[in-house]
Amino acid sequence: MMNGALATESVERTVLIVDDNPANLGVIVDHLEDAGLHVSVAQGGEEALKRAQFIQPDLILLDVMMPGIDGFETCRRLKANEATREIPVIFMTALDDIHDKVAAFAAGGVDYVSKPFQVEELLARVITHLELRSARQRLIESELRYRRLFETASDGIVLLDRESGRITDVNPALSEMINLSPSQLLGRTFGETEPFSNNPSCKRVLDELRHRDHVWFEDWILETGRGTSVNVEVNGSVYKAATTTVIQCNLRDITDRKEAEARIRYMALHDALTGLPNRTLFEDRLDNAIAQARRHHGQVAVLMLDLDRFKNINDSLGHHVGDELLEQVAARLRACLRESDTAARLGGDEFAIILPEIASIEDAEIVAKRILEVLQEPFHVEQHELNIGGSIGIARYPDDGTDHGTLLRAADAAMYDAKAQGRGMYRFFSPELNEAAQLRHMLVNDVRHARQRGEFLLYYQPQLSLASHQISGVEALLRWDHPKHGIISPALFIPLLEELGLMSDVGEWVLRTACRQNAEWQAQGLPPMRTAVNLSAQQFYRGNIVKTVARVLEESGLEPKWLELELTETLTLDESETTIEIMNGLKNLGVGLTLDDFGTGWSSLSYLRRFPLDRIKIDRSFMRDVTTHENAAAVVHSILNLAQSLGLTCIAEGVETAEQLQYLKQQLCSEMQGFFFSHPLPAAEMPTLLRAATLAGLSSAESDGTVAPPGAATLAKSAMGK
Ligand SMILES: Nc1nc2c(ncn2[C@@H]2O[C@H](COP(=O)(O)O[C@H]3[C@@H](O)[C@H](n4cnc5c(=O)[nH]c(N)nc54)O[C@@H]3COP(=O)(O)O)[C@@H](O)[C@H]2O)c(=O)[nH]1
Repeated sequence: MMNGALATESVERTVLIVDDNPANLGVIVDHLEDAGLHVSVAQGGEEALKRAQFIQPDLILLDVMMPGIDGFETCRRLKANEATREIPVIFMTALDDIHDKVAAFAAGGVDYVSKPFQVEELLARVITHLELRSARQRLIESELRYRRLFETASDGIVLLDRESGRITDVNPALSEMINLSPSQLLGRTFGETEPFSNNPSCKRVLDELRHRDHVWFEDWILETGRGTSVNVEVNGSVYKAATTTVIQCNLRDITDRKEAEARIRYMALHDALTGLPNRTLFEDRLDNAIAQARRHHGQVAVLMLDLDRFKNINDSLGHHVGDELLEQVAARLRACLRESDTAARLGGDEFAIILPEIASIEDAEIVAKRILEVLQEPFHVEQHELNIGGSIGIARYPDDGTDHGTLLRAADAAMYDAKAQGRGMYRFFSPELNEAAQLRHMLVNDVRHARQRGEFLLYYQPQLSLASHQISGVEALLRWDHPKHGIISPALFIPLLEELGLMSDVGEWVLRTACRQNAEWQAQGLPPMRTAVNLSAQQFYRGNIVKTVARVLEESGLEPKWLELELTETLTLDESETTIEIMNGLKNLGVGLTLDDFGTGWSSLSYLRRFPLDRIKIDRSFMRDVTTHENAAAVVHSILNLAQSLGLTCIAEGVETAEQLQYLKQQLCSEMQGFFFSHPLPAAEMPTLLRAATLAGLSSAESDGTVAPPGAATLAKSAMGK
């Protein structure tokens, strides 16, 4: 160092020498430059002030005795000026008076050297003060850097003196977080300052930091002073400062993260559409309810609800309507239940309900009835008035199961039983239903592969003209020849195919097979007649049914006039342009359109005028009572009148007795279909019947007064002369 090297600096340092004596200047300049310093000179106080302001030296060597303003005054003015205040000044003085030395410090000097001076001493002092200045500058920079970090940190930071527990500093983020200015916080303890005083965790942090260096808490909730609160993650640490031990608490606002976590948790446990608990949460709540009931020897009821007609609405009006409908159903369910009950959506249109505190079986019955009642009320979605309904299965803990899986399966089996009984019913589980449930489960698995395995076949049921007494057509009816269970009714498996989304595919197979069969019978020389094919809602609305029908007709070579499509009334509940467009497309192909199951629907009759129909089929439920109940007879009469006024023909299905037939003839109904003439028959049996059966058989049955139906087999046999 004495040899002129600055120990810590590689940057060139500038020293301003102020002396009116050029000889002095020369000597000092040489030595300082030899020491690697950059030197600038001024020969008087005024000049020194200007140069110092301009060049900003790192140190000033200032002579005391100068003409004009002396060194003391020069120093005072340097210190008075903001731009030069921090520059260290070393006085060079020939004076050896103690008063002058004191005056030098009083004027703001950091040191002095006495003339004549030792070069080594001068250099040592210069370099020491240059290094001190560097160190001070580094300190200031460091302080600024850390202050800036403190001031701009997004975490709130509060510093406390560990000894007194008093707040010594807070950053703006903390002030902002709790809406208090630093002056409202500094000097106070946590206990004296809301919101810290309201939070027991704050005291815990301080207590723990008495014997640990670091603590972390995630669950602070701080009031913001604006009527809201924030979730805070706290990192507390302790460090020793020069004279005190400091506690630093960094407070991170994790409200958004907590909300996101809560949202994710909510989404994992709730159905996104309806906001109801999902299966996971439902099962958890059911487990709890069971545990509770076990402790108190109580009972729990589980209700499984499936909506009637929902799939048709979804298929015909679109998913947005279906979704809105499900939301409204969920709202009605909530309104029916107590706070302690749980309604959940398990998927599709399947809802489940826990009644955790039932006193008796009647309680469950009351709730089931209430739910069915509220579901009977029409729903309004967009411009549609929708009538659905529900089927409910009820299972009870402990009678029907002691775990959630068994209870759900039992309620499910009971629900299918309710469905099988008709719409809008509830049923309790009984052990016999287990078998049915197992069968259903097996059917669901098997029906997926039934078409590929060639297990589907068509039966045909004749339709007769009541005027000509001739077979006017046949209805193609799907059957499933199950390898183990034999022929299975479509009423059992078509809903499964619809649930699995397979009905369009199977329906197309039905259409193709029926058209080919009809063309083949005609090719065999049998009298031409219509084949009626049922179209499901899925088939009607998914894919392009018009194109499919056109392709099938072309492939089979069947003239369109021999194909009749039966649309169920539940399918055509929608009067939308799409429905009418599809119907017109089908009509333009030249095929006939029949409205099936007429009278069982609920929508307005106005669509009858708008839809391009040829025929309506009176539902068999009316035929059953037509000769015994006046109301049923009145309905059939009205339907026939309505059809006539609209120029539509009518076919009555489900004709089982001669009386029913007689009534239809009196009422001038055009056609009939029913067991009275023939059950549905396999395709192979049809040619014989078609050749032989006419209404001659029927006429004989009527004229001899017998009410026993001759049946297709009898007719066929008599026609064949057997
Ligand atoms: N989308 C499709 N639906 C189809 C298809 N094949 C049948 N179905 C529908 O399944 C339901 C049950 O049909 P099924 O068991 O075949 O019953 C039909 C007849 O057997 C029955 N019927 C006929 N005459 C009588 C009678 O005198 N009494 C009596 N109790 N039942 C009788 O009616 C059913 C025909 O009904 P419909 O179609 O309404 O004319 C049924 O809804 C079928 O529509 C298919 O390929 N696709």
